[in-house]
Amino acid sequence: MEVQSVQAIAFSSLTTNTIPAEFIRPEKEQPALTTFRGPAPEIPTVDLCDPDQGNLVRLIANASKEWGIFQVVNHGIPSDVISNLQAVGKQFFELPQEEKEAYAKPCGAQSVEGYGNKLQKDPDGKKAWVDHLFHRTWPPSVVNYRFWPKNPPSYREANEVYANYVREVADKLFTCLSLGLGLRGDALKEASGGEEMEFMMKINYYPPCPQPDLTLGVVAHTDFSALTLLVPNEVPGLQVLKDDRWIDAKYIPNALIVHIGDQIEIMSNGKYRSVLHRSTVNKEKARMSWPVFLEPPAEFVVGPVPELVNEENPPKYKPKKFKDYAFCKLNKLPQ
Ligand SMILES: O=C(O)CCC(=O)C(=O)O
Ligand SMILES: [Fe+2]
Repeated sequence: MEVQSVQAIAFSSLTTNTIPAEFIRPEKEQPALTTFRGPAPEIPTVDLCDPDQGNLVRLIANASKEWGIFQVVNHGIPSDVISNLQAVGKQFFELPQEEKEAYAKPCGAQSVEGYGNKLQKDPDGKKAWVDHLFHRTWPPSVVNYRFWPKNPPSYREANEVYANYVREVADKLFTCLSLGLGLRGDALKEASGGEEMEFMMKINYYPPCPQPDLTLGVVAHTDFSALTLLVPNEVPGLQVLKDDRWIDAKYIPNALIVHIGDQIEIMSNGKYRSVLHRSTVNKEKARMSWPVFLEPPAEFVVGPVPELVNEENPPKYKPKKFKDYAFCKLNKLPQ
């Protein structure tokens, strides 16, 4: 299926040095007008090899309560595993358009998986400066290789190796997040679907943009996953809303960026907060990022963990199947 790509639009905008009007965000969203430039606190960084487990749990819990995001160093994923993942993703986006289109989201189907963007979907007619590729990477029963690029040939191996490491890091993070709420170590993983939890890989490709001050890559949102683990390339662009200010995430080579998603906010009955974030784009360089959304299976019911609910802490969220939550969010319906 033919995909109108932002990458192709970006290429033609090089001749005019301007972007099409649909990409110009309203002033209240434009990065040049809304990015906080004063001294700002930095997104917390945690060392996953901290020998003091209690300290690690506290740091992760505090970051998840106050920020909803943190960066992780010493996570155990070798740097060549990350650079391989990045190299094969970059090579895919550099293929000719027709080759990428072999992986386009099937027409009509409500498929998240595949190559595409949101150009047709935005109800306000505004467009975002980013293309993407989605495919599940775990568990094997939900993997559909039809959406995994065959070119470059090492794409599959690089992604499988990365997915295996993500499983280990995710387990550690879920344990720390559970302990940080005074729960059993496996509580939040089990409340997210346990071994059935699905890993949805997304590659964001933000082409160079002649007017980066006026547009956005991914517009402000919270992730509807349980947890998101993201690696960016070296081009900065991620911003988070903290105390009503949009602040830049610092690029730390090889760090993983962890977002608390909506499902953990719900399970924790609001103790951990899913974070509002967005991404800006760059004038000269393509920015890329590789978030993996850790999601409950579609039919799995997510609600506040019973141990966290009592008379003083009544439930703030209704239990809901993950697919119904996602449907309401995508269609902007009340939860
Ligand atoms: O590119 C980034 O850093 C953020 C991407 C993002 O938030 C998303 O795809 O959900
Ligand atoms: Fe996101």
